[in-house]
Amino acid sequence: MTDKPEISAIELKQLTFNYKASGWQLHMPALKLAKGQHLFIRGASGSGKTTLLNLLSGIARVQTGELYVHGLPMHQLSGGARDTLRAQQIGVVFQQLNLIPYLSVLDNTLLSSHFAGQNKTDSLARAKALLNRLGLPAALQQQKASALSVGQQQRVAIARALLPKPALLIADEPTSALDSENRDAFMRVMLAEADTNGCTVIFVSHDASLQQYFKYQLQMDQLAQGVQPC
Ligand SMILES: Nc1ncnc2c1ncn2[C@@H]1O[C@H](COP(=O)(O)OP(=O)(O)OP(=O)(O)O)[C@@H](O)[C@H]1O
Repeated sequence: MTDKPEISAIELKQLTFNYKASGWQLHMPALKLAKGQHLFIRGASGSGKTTLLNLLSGIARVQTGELYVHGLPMHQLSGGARDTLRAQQIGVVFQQLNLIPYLSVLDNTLLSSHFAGQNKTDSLARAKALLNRLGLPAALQQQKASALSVGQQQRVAIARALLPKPALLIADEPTSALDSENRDAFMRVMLAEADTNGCTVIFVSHDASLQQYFKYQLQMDQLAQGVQPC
């Protein structure tokens, strides 16, 4: 009996995306990432990091080429199907943190497990514990998101992304407002949670000092040449 080949977490082929308004184009010939790998992507401002993450998370639609996330053809899915896939399997932290300002820290965190259709009692206990580990104790968990510093909001955003135990975590400059102590705690909690749950991580930043946390590292210009994480 032959084993079935393992499905990659991410596989893309000749991916392109063109902004009509500016004419800027992303072209990525190939990228293959195994399940559970943690990849750090570095690139200058304007090199296309956010555009790539928007494609990988299904927020933007692939224009030409192929993109598979856990074997699912993102390039063929409707916007609604990509939204469902994101809610159920992909945790995202973008530069605009998209917290709901009038909801508490805890309720903001719980939104992701609600949209993933998960059990509320389990999610509540896990959310409290995750927030604690990220340095947001019980008293802060009851505060409205609008009352938090940007660094505190970044930690809520990663707790929200991790809570449903996504298969894939996508993070765009998620530590930009953190001091070094909170940044280290953030990286440790994020990567430990990802390892526990077998979650693949794609983490984008200008900050070269964060590379030390990742076994796999690539620059945007290497990705544009088809260099593979290995
Ligand atoms: N909505 C848009 N319309 C037209 N051009 C855009 C749009 N968004 C981004 N671009 C262009 O696409 C290129 C890549 O942008 P992108 O935001 O992906 O870069 P980035 O590497 O994430 O930058 P930063 O590190 O500054 O966030 C830039 O040159 C930018 O001008």
